[in-house]
Amino acid sequence: MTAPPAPNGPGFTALRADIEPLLRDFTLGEHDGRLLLQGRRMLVQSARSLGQLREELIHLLGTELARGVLKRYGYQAGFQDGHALCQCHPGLPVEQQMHLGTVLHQKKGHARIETEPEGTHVDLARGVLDIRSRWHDSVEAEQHLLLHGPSAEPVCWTLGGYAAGHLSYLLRREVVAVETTCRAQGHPYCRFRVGFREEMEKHFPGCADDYRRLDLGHLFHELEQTVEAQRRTIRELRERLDAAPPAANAQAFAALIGRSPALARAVDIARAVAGVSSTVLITGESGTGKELLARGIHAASPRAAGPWIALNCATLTESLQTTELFGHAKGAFTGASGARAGLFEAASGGTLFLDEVGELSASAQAALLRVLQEGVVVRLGEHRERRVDVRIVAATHRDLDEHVARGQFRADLYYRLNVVSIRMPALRERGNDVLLLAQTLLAHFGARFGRNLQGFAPEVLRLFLAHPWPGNVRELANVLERAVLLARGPHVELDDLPERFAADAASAAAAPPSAGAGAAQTERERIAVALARSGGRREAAAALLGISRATLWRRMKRLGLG
Ligand SMILES: Nc1ncnc2c1ncn2[C@@H]1O[C@H](COP(=O)(O)OP(=O)(O)OP(=O)(O)O)[C@@H](O)[C@H]1O
Repeated sequence: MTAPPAPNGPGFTALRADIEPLLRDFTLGEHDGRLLLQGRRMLVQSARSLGQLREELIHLLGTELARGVLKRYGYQAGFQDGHALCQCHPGLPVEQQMHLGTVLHQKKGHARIETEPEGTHVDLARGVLDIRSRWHDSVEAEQHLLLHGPSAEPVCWTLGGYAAGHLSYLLRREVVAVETTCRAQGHPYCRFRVGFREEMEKHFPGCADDYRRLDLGHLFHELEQTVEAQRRTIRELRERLDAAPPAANAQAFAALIGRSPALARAVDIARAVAGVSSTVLITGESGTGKELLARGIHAASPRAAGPWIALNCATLTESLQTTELFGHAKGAFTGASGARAGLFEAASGGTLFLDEVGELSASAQAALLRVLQEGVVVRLGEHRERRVDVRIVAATHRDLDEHVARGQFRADLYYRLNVVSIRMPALRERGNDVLLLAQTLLAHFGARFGRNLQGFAPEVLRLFLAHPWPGNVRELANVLERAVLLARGPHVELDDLPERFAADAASAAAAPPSAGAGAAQTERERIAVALARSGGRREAAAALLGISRATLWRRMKRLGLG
C-alpha cells in the first residue's frame, strides 16, 4: 500500500525518482536459493495459491472470520517488510520509507498503486494522515472474481492489511486501511482510504475490529450450529423414509415407468427427500430419467406450486452460464442494454434443476457455492446482494469424484451439492422395466401417430431384454418412435428395428447354446414376454404360461426378474 507523495503535506518531501534502486537488498541467494531482504527470508508464491487459501478459509470459517484472518496475515506481512526496509535504509526520511513500502508492495505483485492527490493530506508533524489511493489490478480482487464471482463487499483484505501493517510499523501508531470500493464489486479499480485508527473510526465505525484476534468461542458455536442443523436434516429424512408416502406425493413420480427394485429404491429416496429442502445430486448415465426424477422431487415438495426451472449447463458458454444463472446489470457487458434477473431469481420459491452440473465454469461454481452457503446472488456488474429461496437439484452423468480429484470441480461445492445423492440405475439394470417401458412408449407413439399397434413380436422382446441400451430410456424411446412409424402389421417386428438389432439377432442365433445358462435365459425370456403381453400383471402372465401365480413369483425371484 502505503503512502506515495502527498503534494500538500508540509512534512511530505518530494520523492526521488531513483528510489527503486533502494530495493537492491532484495536479492536472491546464489547458493541456497533463499530470497532475502535485509537478512529476512521472503517468499514468492503464485496468485492462485493465495486465491485457493482465501477460498478454503471462507468455506471453513465463513466470510467474516476469513476476512479477519487474512487482514491480520496482510498486516504481519506489511509490518515485517516495514521493519526490514527500515533496517536496509536507516537514514531514509519516513515519507520516503512510506513510498518504499508502496514500491515493494507493488513489486511483490499485489497491485499498482496510485495516490489521489485530491483528498490526500499528510502532515505527520501535526498528526495528520489521510491518504486516498487507487489500486489497479489488485491480485486479491482478481482471485476473488475467479473463484467466487462478483462480490457485494470489498475483498482486498490482505492488501489493506499490508498497508495498515507497514504504516503502523513506520509511524509507531495504529493505522487502519479501509477499502471503499473494490474491483470485485465491478469497479474499474479499488480505492483505499488510510489513516490513524482514532480518526478512521469516526468515518468507518468498527474498521479496526478485524485486527482483533480470532474469537474461537464464536467459531465453535457456529460449528455446533452447523452440525446440529445437519443432524436435524438426517433425522427428518429418516422419519420420512420410515413413513408411508403422503397422498400429495403419490402421483409426483407417476411419470417414471418401472417396477424394478433398482428404480423403486431411487424413487423412495427422492420421495423422502422431497419434503425437506436439501440439495440433491442425481447421478446416472445419460437418458436414465434423471430430469424426470428431479421433476418428481419438485412436484412432491412443498414448492410444487412455485416455479420449476431447468438448465442444461453443458449448452452454455462460460460467460453465458454466469449471466443466465445470476443475471446482470444494465451495461455490465457489451450488448447488455437492460438489466436482467438470472434463473436463480426466477426460480425463487421453487426448484432450479441444474443438469450436467459438472460442466459449470470455475466462476459459475464459485457463485453457485455462494448461493448454497449464503442464499444470495449478485448480478454481474452490480454490488447489491439479492436473497433467493431456491431448492437446487443437480444432475450429472459424469464421475464428479474424479472431476474433483483432477481439480476440475470444486470439492467444497461437490460436498454442498451432494447432501443427498440418488443414483439412477441404467436401463440394463432394471430387468423387466424395459418391457413395461416398451409397452407404454408403444401406446404413446401409437396415439401420437394414429397407429393402433397391438404389441411386439416375441423375438423383438427377447432382443429388448438382451440389448445393453447404452442410451437408456431415451434410446428405447427413439427405437419405438421409429418402429411405430415403420411397422406395417399389428405388431412391431424385427424389421422395424434399427439395423444394429438385426446384427444382435444374428449373433444370438449363431451363439452356441450353453446348457444351464441357456435354459435360464429361455425361461427368463418366456416369463418376460408373458409379463409384457399381460401389461405386467402377474396373474395374467402366469395364466399365459400355464403356471400358478406363486410358481411364477418363485421363478421370477430365482431368475432375478424382481
Ligand atoms: N422411467 C421412465 N419412465 C418413462 N419415461 C422415462 C423414464 N426414464 C426416462 N424416461 C424418458 O426418457 C427420456 C430421457 O429422460 P431424462 O431426460 O429424464 O434423462 P436424463 O438422465 O436426465 O438424461 P441426460 O443425462 O441426457 O440429461 C425422457 O423423454 C424421459 O421422459
